[in-house]
Amino acid sequence: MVCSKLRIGILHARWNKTIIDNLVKGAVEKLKLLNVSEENIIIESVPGSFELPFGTKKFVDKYEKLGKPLDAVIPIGVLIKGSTMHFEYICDSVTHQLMRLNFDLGLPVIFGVLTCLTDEQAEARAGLIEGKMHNHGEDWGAAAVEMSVKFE
Ligand SMILES: O=Nc1c(NC[C@H](O)[C@H](O)[C@H](O)CO)[nH]c(=O)[nH]c1=O
Repeated sequence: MVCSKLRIGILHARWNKTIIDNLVKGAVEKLKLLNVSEENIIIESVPGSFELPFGTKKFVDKYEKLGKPLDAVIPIGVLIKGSTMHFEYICDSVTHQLMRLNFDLGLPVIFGVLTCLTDEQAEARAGLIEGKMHNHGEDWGAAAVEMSVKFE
């Protein structure tokens, strides 16, 4: 399939907005660089990362019903460790459920969740710290395109 015909969904959580916004920006820019049309990049949001698995299923089903099926979806979230075990439980459950959705939905569900111990780790992985790491959103955009067309 030609990349310009691909329809890619991005579903992002709204916690840690500054970091999220840069990750989404990185994913969108990479998708456009790979010739995905801007009108075929569909962006919606959910409250937090815990809502990403169920939100992803509802998101995919919605566009299926609209007759505009997605070719891949990139759930994006930023989880940062606090002083309780809340972080560990959400990271573990969200990761497993997003992995499962690849098989349940039969389309690429890219793992776009940062699970970081500090704000700085997350900022670096969103390309927000000069000279430190790169914007991981770009990697997720590239993975979404590759997995959409691979094995066709
Ligand atoms: O607590 N920290 C975080 C968080 N908590 C909210 C959770 O995902 C969910 O939205 C609520 O529990 C309501 O279900 N959500 C994040 O995306 N990142 C965090 O770092």
